[in-house]
Amino acid sequence: MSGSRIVIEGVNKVFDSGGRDVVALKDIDLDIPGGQFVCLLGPSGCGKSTLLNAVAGFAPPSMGTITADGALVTAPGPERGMVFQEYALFPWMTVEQNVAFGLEIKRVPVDEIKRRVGELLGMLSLSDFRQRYPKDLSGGMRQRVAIARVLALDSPIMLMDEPFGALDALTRRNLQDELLRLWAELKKTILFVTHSIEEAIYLADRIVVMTYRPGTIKRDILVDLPRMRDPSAQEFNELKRELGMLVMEEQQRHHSDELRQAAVD
Ligand SMILES: Nc1ncnc2c1ncn2[C@@H]1O[C@H](COP(=O)(O)OP(=O)(O)OP(=O)(O)O)[C@@H](O)[C@H]1O
Repeated sequence: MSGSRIVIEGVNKVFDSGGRDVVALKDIDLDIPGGQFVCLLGPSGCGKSTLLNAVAGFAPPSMGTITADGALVTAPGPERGMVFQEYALFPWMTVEQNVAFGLEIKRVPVDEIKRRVGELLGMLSLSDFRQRYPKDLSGGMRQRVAIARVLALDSPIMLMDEPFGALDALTRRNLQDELLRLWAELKKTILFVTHSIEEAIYLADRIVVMTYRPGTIKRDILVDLPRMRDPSAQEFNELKRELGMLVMEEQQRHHSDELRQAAVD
């Protein structure tokens, strides 16, 4: 199934942090067409995960609405698959069983499950590892399994929360390339959280830079560079500099806020 449109309107999220209100998201409006690859970029604490979790339906906004292809998001649903940074695999299941799990829950016929799991394992170069358990896989392999598991459900939306953050640089690049290949083929809508500027430019059609407390949209940039992108190219580096400045401003606000808070405590 190809990508759904996501519409976020007037979204606010306020947390109660020890009797103090923390405005994690304020007045977020975002219209993401079906099939677009969007990166949410910003330093720690600017509300990226809060926004992603709201779209996933894990933590509804305090105000505002989110729709996926016109349907109001009120809870998690199979049309919005999530890939986390920590590899959320079932440790007692093999690779094959982990990928098949969602299909079994949906009561897909056994032959069909076999066919789809086989195809996905092939697509993600996991065929030789099908009988292994997560503990016997590298971090990169586990993340491939997590991606295969979401793809198995054929969700039109993939939500990814720093999925490659814990990987070494080479594995990270391999998985980024793999994800771009799958996205080009399957045309899912992807909402991808990262605090890596280079990762955002390498992957996204569109980069949404967020501000730190309250989390608002600071800049919404279309990345008009042909793929596969070359991080050493001039345009890539110009954009990297521009984004670096935007993110740095927010990082400094985060830092000052931490110092202020430490003085109060
Ligand atoms: N359950 C919660 N209770 C109180 N405050 C929270 C809660 N969850 C998040 N926050 C606060 O909301 C703000 C946004 O947090 P969020 O985790 O969304 O940021 P982030 O940009 O994803 O950061 P990171 O990259 O560190 O995950 C932060 O200031 C955080 O302290």
